[in-house]
Amino acid sequence: MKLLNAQQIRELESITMERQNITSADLMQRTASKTYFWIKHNLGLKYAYTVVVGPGNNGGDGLVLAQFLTRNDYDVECVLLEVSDTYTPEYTYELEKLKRSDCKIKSVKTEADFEEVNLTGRIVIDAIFGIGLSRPAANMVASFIEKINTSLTQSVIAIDLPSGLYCDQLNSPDDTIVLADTTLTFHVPKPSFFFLEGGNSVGKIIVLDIRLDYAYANDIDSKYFYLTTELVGTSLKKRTIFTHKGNYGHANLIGGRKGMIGAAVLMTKAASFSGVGLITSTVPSVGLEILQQRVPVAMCETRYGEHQLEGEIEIDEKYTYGIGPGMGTSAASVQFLSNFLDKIDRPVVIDADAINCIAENPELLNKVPENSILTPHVKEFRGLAGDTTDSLKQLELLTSFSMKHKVYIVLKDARTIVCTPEGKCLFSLNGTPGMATGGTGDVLTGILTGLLAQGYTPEETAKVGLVLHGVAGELAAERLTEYAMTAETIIEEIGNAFKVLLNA
Ligand SMILES: NC(=O)C1=CN([C@@H]2O[C@H](COP(=O)(O)OP(=O)(O)OC[C@H]3O[C@@H](n4cnc5c(N)ncnc54)[C@H](O)[C@@H]3O)[C@@H](O)[C@H]2O)[C@@H](O)CC1
Ligand SMILES: Nc1ncnc2c1ncn2[C@@H]1O[C@H](COP(=O)(O)OP(=O)(O)O)[C@@H](O)[C@H]1O
Ligand SMILES: [K+]
Repeated sequence: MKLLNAQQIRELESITMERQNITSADLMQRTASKTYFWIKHNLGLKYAYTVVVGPGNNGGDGLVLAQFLTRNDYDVECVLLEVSDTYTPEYTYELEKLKRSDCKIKSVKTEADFEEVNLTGRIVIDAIFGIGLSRPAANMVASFIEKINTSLTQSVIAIDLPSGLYCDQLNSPDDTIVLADTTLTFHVPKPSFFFLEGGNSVGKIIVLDIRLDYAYANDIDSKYFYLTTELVGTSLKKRTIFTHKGNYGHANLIGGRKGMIGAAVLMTKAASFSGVGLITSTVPSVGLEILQQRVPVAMCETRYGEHQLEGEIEIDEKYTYGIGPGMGTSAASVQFLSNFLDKIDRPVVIDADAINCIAENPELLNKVPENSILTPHVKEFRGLAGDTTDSLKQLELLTSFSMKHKVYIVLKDARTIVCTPEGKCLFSLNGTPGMATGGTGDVLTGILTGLLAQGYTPEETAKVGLVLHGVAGELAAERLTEYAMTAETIIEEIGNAFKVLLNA
């Protein structure tokens, strides 16, 4: 699915109205009805609701939603933030309809009116601004947003996007933005959800399909794509009855050093859950017993060094390689990596210390085979490509770096982004802050190498691997909480993550 900016969303809406022969008011009804049914199924009548309405069509959505809630016997009141003298015809029409219903309506013109509004214990529906935010929220609206953020509400649900958050520009740190627990967004996540600047405000994101014109949406010229579990699920390869382990590839995971054998264990174990036919773990000999005991399905190659990997690796055609976690950045490690890169002529997965070695010895970058997959976290990417001042500039650098070096970069972060050698960026929302612990990146390396070995193209590998890893993380958090989950429990959930993709 393409990721769209505000202007593209407006174009898509107007094409939809034209092709489906509906009005803007009809589309608003559809939007509010989708929102209402989500609330009905997920929250229901046991809560009291306050719909806070702004001056544009996002406010219009709120007015129609308040009518749905009122008609269906919800305890609901509507707060009108009067920040404009002019309103769209849809807004005026829907307000008149709401006034004729039983919904309590409170009008807020100045901060003196705030006293009339008590948000304690209520579910606040934020319909103040949507994609039409044109400047930072200020004055009375900013104060009301502060009131929402500091009240003891039951929860805060943002309609389309949290008010104060831009759709496709970066917010400043001092902008006032609604801090939502849930964002019900229409058609597709907004670009700003993926950026650090403001992106913490969205809470859990739910994408509601409002049947905008699919064909037009697919044709919009955008190099930014959103990866859904449905989409990635269709890329999974089927296994054929008369096949054997030799048909599913042989992953060779290279890494680990004394005191860091855990990294090798994690990537090897993760690979063993990826469907790959055979696995070899290449570790210094100090890791032999640990590996054999912890991952008995993997073979172990220990010819290259005792405490750290060193010397010249022998490359075998049968292997698909992943290299880096825990291998260290000593002179011997750099030489080992350099020898490896000299000999290898097909795509490999490169992570962690292998990236750090390249960052410290940039000439190694020229040896990286085309279409390889590099998986730096943000700090490693900075070492590799340089620093930037904000998320948009980082995205530009990511694109130019991937294109220049003809590699796939999986830029690991709270919102991981994959950039292809053609400059296409793939965004995913899967994952959880519970994954912000040691070793979770090693798990991704194992998954990616296992997939690449099975014959997935590098692009399919990056897409499937990224979403599988994120969903496995979400499932581990569901089972154990974001606090108690670990890299190992993510591995345990890879099977269930496959089920999610297969059933999506
Ligand atoms: N027919 C449609 O156009 C549809 C619109 N939809 C909803 O409408 C939203 C977009 O509607 P709009 O384009 O009216 O945009 P908004 O509802 O975001 O509001 C724009 C209005 O707010 C004012 N404004 C912007 N920033 C301000 C600020 N900082 N302080 C005070 N006033 C400010 C603008 O001057 C304009 O009047 C979407 O996010 C979505 O929720 C959906 O219902 C789908 C259908
Ligand atoms: N806040 C977060 N939300 C979602 N995913 C996260 C978050 N923080 C980290 N992750 C994910 O966890 C992994 C961490 O990888 P990395 O930093 O390489 O860890 P390590 O080197 O310890 O294995 C990445 O896949 C990253 O996207
Ligand atoms: K909103």
